[in-house]
Amino acid sequence: MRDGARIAAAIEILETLQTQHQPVKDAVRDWGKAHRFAGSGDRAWIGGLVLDALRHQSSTAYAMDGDAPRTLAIGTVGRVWGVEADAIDAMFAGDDHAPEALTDAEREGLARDISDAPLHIRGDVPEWLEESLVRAFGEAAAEEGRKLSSRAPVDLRVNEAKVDFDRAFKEVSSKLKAAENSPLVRSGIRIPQRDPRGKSAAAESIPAYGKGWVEVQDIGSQLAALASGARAGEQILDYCAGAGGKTLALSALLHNTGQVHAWDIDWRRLRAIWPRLKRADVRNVQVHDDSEDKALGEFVEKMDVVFCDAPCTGTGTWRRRPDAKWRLKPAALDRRMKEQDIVLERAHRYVKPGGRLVYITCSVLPEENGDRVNAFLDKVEGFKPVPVMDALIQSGGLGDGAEALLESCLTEHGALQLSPGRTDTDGFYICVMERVG
Ligand SMILES: C[S@@+](CC[C@H](N)C(=O)[O-])C[C@H]1O[C@@H](n2cnc3c(N)ncnc32)[C@H](O)[C@@H]1O
Repeated sequence: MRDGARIAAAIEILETLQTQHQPVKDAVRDWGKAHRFAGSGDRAWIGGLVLDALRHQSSTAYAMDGDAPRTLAIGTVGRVWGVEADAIDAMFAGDDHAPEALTDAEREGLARDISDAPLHIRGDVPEWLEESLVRAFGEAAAEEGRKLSSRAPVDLRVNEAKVDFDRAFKEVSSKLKAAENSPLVRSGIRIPQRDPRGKSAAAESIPAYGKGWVEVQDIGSQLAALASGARAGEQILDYCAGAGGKTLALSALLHNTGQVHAWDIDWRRLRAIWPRLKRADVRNVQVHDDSEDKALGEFVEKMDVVFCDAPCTGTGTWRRRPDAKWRLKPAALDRRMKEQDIVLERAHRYVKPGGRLVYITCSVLPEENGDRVNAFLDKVEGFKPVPVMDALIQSGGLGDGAEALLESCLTEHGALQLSPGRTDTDGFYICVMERVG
């Protein structure tokens, strides 16, 4: 396909998304199925444009004075991808499948300066969340919004229970040439964000992944596991285990000693954990797919670590799920906050005296983070926040550049708020509390 026809395809998919409220990945996949002539390179290009158009929807619509699918697609190619207006018209010329030539209004929109636009427009964030982002990031709020609107890299965690880092890195970089060491965690490999107009293999297709040497896991998520301070021989409860991403990381920290107990209120989510445990060759995880009292009753005050990767709005992962950014509504934030309170109120009971309660979200909203920790500390006695940095340093798993980078993430109670702007990771919040009573 020529580029003009690819832009026309992206416009078609954006039209579908505006009328059918479908997840963006499904809409791109369905378009591909209905247009078999499009190759994998075409689909990556088209899907990349659709995702970038959603990431920058608000600023593009403001500059272009409209949010019609054509306006958004053209605005993204010009303003985000940096293609000049004449070059866009050249893509359209002489191709029956391409959109019509640019109008004068579109050319003006492509050149418009929006540096004096309101913060939520410049930062491409929902207007109702502007205040929360300012609370979280102060003067850097618009910049963090822009970073949350950029493409995300792919991060890998080397499964050091199975292979040493250097061997895994050599094999990964032989297939994914751009692979680099993470400055934040020793076991992390980064594949920098890729331009959808270029070609590159998916991390899941390389042999090292099939052999269980590496897992796809954001560096922020790897830091959260390290912050648990998990040590060989310990008993850990992963209370919101979901599909088991953090369970695997915690298990690797124990080097197949001790025990990670994986539980989730929604046992269907736990199903995805089984093939992952097998691939990673993990022998110290017990999956508990029963009601809480039956599954966890015997663990009250017995756990060295209770890890709560709480349900959240996922605002910290907007780079990967730009459609979720615009779908999020205040009622959903309220629901998540209530769930977070419930998780902390129930999960803390399993921590043994001297043990640690770790509270994690992949959100950048203070309402889901420090506010929930404060609500918990006000209600439940016997827990004292401890500096996350101490646990991370003691873990021995930090990369050479980590301490300097993480300094900017420090927030109330020695917790950390990571973000694309601060650490070039997803926006994880990590708080550790010790049971002192
Ligand atoms: C952020 S996800 C967990 C992701 C997972 N830890 C991973 O790394 O793949 C949050 C999980 O919390 C679970 N959850 C929601 N409410 C809960 C509750 N009251 N108790 C326990 N788990 C809960 C959800 O079912 C969901 O799987």
